[in-house]
Amino acid sequence: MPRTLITSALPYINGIKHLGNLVGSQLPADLYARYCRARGHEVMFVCATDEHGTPAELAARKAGQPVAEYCAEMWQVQKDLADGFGLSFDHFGRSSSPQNHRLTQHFAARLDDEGLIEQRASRQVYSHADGRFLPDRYVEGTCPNCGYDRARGDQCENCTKQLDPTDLIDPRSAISGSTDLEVRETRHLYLLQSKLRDRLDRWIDEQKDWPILTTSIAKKWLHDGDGLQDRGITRDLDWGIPVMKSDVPWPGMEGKVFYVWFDAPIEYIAGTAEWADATGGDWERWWRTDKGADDVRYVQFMGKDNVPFHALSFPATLLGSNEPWKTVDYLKSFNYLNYDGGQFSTSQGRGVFMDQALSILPSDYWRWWLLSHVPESSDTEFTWDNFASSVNKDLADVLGNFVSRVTKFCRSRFGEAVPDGGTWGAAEEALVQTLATRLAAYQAHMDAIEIRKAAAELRAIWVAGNEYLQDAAPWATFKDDPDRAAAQIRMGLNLIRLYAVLSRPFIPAASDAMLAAMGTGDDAWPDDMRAALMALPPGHAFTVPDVLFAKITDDQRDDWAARFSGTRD
Ligand SMILES: Nc1ncnc2c1ncn2[C@@H]1O[C@H](COP(=O)(O)OP(=O)(O)OP(=O)(O)O)[C@@H](O)[C@H]1O
Ligand SMILES: [Zn+2]
Repeated sequence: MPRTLITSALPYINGIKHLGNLVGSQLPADLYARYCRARGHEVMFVCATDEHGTPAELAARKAGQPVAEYCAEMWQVQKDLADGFGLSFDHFGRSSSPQNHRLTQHFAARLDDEGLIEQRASRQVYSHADGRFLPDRYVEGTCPNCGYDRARGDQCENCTKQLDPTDLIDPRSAISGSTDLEVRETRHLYLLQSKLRDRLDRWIDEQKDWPILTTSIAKKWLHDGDGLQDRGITRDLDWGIPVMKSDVPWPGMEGKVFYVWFDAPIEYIAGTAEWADATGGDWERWWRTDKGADDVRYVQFMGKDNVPFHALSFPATLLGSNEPWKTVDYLKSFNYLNYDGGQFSTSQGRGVFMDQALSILPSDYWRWWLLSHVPESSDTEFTWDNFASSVNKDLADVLGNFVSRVTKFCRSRFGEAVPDGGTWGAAEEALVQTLATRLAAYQAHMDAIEIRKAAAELRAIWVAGNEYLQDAAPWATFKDDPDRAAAQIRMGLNLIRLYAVLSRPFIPAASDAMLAAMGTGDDAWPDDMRAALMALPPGHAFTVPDVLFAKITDDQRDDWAARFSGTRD
């Protein structure tokens, strides 16, 4: 049985995620996890909240709560929203877990033993107005690489270059805006990534089938300018994983914590360990190639801004440790989803957030639109017009309408059981062929994680059923040849079951409703299309489901567009 390890970029803890975050990481990861399970893989699907760092501290301060308490509450909020969107994590952990403390401290010790960590006195920005050292991303200024004037001290979001705050031209505090900054000396641990450059380069070259978006970002960071830089992996903060060498104090590092970007990806492993501790499972057979993980295929999902950390920094930790850890096999990255003429923004509260989305429509509407418009080859824009028209066309007119017509017609002419009589003719044989061909294409796209193509193929599979029904016209055939109409409707009911199975990774709730209406728990993936379309035998009872997808009205669309045009506080 193939074994697939899937991780989604960790949602940061400081607020509810917007639809851009969702479609750039957790949702496509869920799609793939569901698909792999349906194809019989043994799947481990891990996600967690990313809880350390200054934004969490500041958010907690704003909420008037101790940071640990704030994070615990926000974890629950994010967990509930993930459940609301049907995200089928095997475990949704926390980067602040004891497991992650231990593993992060372990990796730091290993890297030190390998000669890859150096203690350096560094100059760090201290803000007099704020009374504290400013973490990298809280120093803003002009990028020395491209001249963008709102570059952050950790990274320029314009040119993606990894920066240090002291690289910035005309720096200012992002917390207070103060330019009364002083560079003070403090000691920190540095991970000597430059020593790992050639090894990482070779490792990237071995990854033959990675998306161009992923490898181009990684190569740029490896080779542009002076190449891959050594990286400070500790910070002068209170909240985080204490700097220890395994379980012993690290001289000179008292009172410091690891940098959030060092501990966050390690949480993929620690999250699996949390799962193991909760269930009695074995996490090492997913992560240690000496303990059974050598047949695991590991796939990561993330937005493009996270690529450097996953394609270089995290592999630097794993390879640098010289222990047999599983590294990523396929790194699926996404461009950005923009919102109605601008960008989604958590800090500005701009866009639609996961809680708001669920408050106006069931999750499958969002899942379908987001996945069928996922920003794979370029940035994509969410507009209410496009959302309403796609949902209405694809889900209501094509899929929902098919289910409704077939079940209601059957109930009115034959009753609520699969009708007996008649046999398949040329039209049915042709449909089997069409669907078998389309299914092969659908699988190929899903296997390659080409999500838009997969969505288009799934839609075409729905359309094929509609066209068959339109041509067969059982409502007309019924008058002269009720047996023929029975065979046609039997096909229609079996198509509904087939659609439930194939659509499940995209729209799991509707899929469950369709299976329930068909009175079956048979959700086996169709290995043989002909047999799959005969799975519901004559006499099998079904019910007419409630409306699967109600159409979005123009009034609703305009109302939502107005309601979500501003920012939330
Ligand atoms: N507009 C977007 N479209 C697609 N993916 C996005 C978008 N914004 C963020 N992401 C991705 O969402 C995932 C979770 O991000 P995270 O919780 O760290 O928020 P973030 O990147 O800080 O976003 P924001 O700045 O809007 O809060 C990451 O993989 C990130 O790359
Ligand atoms: Zn720049």
